[in-house]
Amino acid sequence: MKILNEGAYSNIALDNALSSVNLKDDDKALATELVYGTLKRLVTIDDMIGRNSTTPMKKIEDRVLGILRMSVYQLKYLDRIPDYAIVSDAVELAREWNPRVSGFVNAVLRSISRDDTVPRFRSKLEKMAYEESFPLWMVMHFSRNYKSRTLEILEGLNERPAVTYRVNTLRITREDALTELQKDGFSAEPTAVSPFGIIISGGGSVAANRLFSEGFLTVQDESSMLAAPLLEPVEGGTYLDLCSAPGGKATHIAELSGDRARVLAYDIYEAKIRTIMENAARLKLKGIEAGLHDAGEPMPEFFGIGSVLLDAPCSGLGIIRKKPDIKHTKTQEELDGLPELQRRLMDVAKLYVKTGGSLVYSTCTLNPSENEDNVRWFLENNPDFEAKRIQLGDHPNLIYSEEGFVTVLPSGTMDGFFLSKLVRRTSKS
Ligand SMILES: C[S@@+](CC[C@H](N)C(=O)[O-])C[C@H]1O[C@@H](n2cnc3c(N)ncnc32)[C@H](O)[C@@H]1O
Repeated sequence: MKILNEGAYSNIALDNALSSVNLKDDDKALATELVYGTLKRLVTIDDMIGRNSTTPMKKIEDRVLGILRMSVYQLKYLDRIPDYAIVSDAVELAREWNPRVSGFVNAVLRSISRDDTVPRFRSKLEKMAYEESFPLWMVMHFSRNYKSRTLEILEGLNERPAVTYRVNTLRITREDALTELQKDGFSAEPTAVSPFGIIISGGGSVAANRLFSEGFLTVQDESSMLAAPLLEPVEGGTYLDLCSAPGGKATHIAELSGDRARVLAYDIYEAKIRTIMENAARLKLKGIEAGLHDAGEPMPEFFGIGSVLLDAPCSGLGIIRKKPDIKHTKTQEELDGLPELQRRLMDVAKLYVKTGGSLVYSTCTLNPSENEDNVRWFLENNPDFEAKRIQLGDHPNLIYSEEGFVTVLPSGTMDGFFLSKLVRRTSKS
């Protein structure tokens, strides 16, 4: 309820709720599955409730609706608990809340458990929205912009994300990290596109493993591991990461420079600065200077000083696998408002780039207005910058634009992501 009605972030609301009760690990895992699964399939679930309830959805009390939604998720998408037990638990929960609604909950859930009908669809996109459980406007957005790859995107965003770690190559090679993890009983394999990633698919808690606690590994999505190498960090260089919390890419820049570069890592939220410092400390990196700063405000003392990563605030449509609430909290209007902010940040970011230096612009969204259109606008208005072709090899998730920008489609180990590299020309180029 907090996530859908009060705009709380799913991961934070769930962590808070789970830490306030005493549950066994298995029960915590089930609670997590129920919350994320229900958020992921909510469009379809609500359609089913709407068709099987005599009370209009808008008139169902929030708490009762919450019980119905989670129960329908279990009835239609999980097979570990028999239907009668799901219905009886829901009725009991509803009765504890308000005895007068238990009959209603019973009737709706029994009707849904018997109901295998699907609604009539007026278009292919409506069918996709129902089957993949996305708001119709979002399916139309993907279809308009990514054409024949729409279904692949929707399916990718519904996948359970793999758990990936970046190897701190200052401390250990990927091969040695893999060998050690396998020795410790983990199922671990290398990521396909990034040369720094490891996928761990089983074997217990990595957080409790020496490799993690001693700073050999960082939790990071494989797509995010592709940004820092584009800056080609070197010893003695200066790099600004303007939107850097929690520091995933800033720490990568430091590692790639052999921790011999100056990495200025800023964010607009005070509390997040601490997270950057904690991550840098765990990885034993000394070159990171984290600070509070609004990327929209120029810092003249750093003009022309080095290279810049602008991992911009964005609509986040690429990370729906990890934050399914984005399906329900974002609106087309919100997407439309973001390019203005992102362009303002790009206009400031360019000021720090030295001749021959780079501006890497990235987002974790699938929206050309926040991605390619922004970068094309920037190039048109800044003839002293040129696009540098990004080459990450062939992989079905990667789409290269004519200019060499990269869109990563979501699936498996990769969030939906966008990467571009802009270089400030030298006078000869
Ligand atoms: C996509 S996240 C960055 C992730 C980070 N680069 C990493 O790899 O760990 C975007 C960040 O931008 C920050 N942010 C949003 N608006 C900002 C602004 N005007 N100035 C600086 N940071 C901002 C947010 O707090 C958020 O931490």
